[in-house]
Amino acid sequence: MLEIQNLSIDYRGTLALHNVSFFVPAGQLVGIIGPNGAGKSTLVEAILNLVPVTQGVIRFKGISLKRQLLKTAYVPQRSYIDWDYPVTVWNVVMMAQTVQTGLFNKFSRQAKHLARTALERVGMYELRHRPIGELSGGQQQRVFLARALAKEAELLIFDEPFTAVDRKTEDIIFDVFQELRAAGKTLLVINHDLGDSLAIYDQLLLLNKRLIAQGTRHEVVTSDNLERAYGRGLTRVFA
Ligand SMILES: Nc1ncnc2c1ncn2[C@@H]1O[C@H](COP(=O)(O)OP(=O)(O)OP(=O)(O)O)[C@@H](O)[C@H]1O
Repeated sequence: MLEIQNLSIDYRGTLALHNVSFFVPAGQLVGIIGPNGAGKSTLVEAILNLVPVTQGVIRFKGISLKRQLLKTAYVPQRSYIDWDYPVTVWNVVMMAQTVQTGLFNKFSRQAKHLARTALERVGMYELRHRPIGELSGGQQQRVFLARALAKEAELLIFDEPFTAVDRKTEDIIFDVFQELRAAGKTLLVINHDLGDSLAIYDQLLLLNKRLIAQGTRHEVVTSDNLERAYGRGLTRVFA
């Protein structure tokens, strides 16, 4: 399980997160919601050790997560990825394995097997020789999902995986999330949309610098909480 205690992140004077604490048991699919600038990306970047933690503790299964980052996989927002980078679908997925096998080692049979299985799972094995820049947005998202699967991580983090993808991709991502959850993995998903898409999560974290609420959709998406996070205006629509 993932345990965050009193986490604060200060970007040289800009307070991005203040004293955030929560606990996520294994086998849960958790949605992270909150307005622009609420600190959602900062939270996942801190968990992945991509930004320095000003204060606080991040533990996974009782041990500092920093010491076991190989157990994590991250699928960033599509807009953060350089799609012009000349790399094939196959190599994107195999890159996840280089950390384990060492860059100059021949890829092991096991690593290739994992990459193939993952690409087949998301329906992208046939297109493995394609440069990623030639794929549709949904196909690109599925390749990065395969990359996370091939890593066999225990904690998987996704930044807006459902944004601007086709229906087929949406269904595949949803099904894979359910499988990972059933396999006891922990999944954190940044979700921009406040509508029906929230129904898939076991629990939600509502952020605005602080943790405003944590719990089921019913417990979190209340007019009171939304007003605290977003200000007036949204509450009539969603709560
Ligand atoms: N590298 C950085 N340097 C300085 N300030 C930053 C940096 N990254 C984020 N911030 C600031 O930290 C705060 C939280 O930003 P963050 O991107 O984590 O929010 P977010 O909830 O992910 O927003 P969005 O929904 O717009 O992606 C904002 O005030 C932002 O301007």
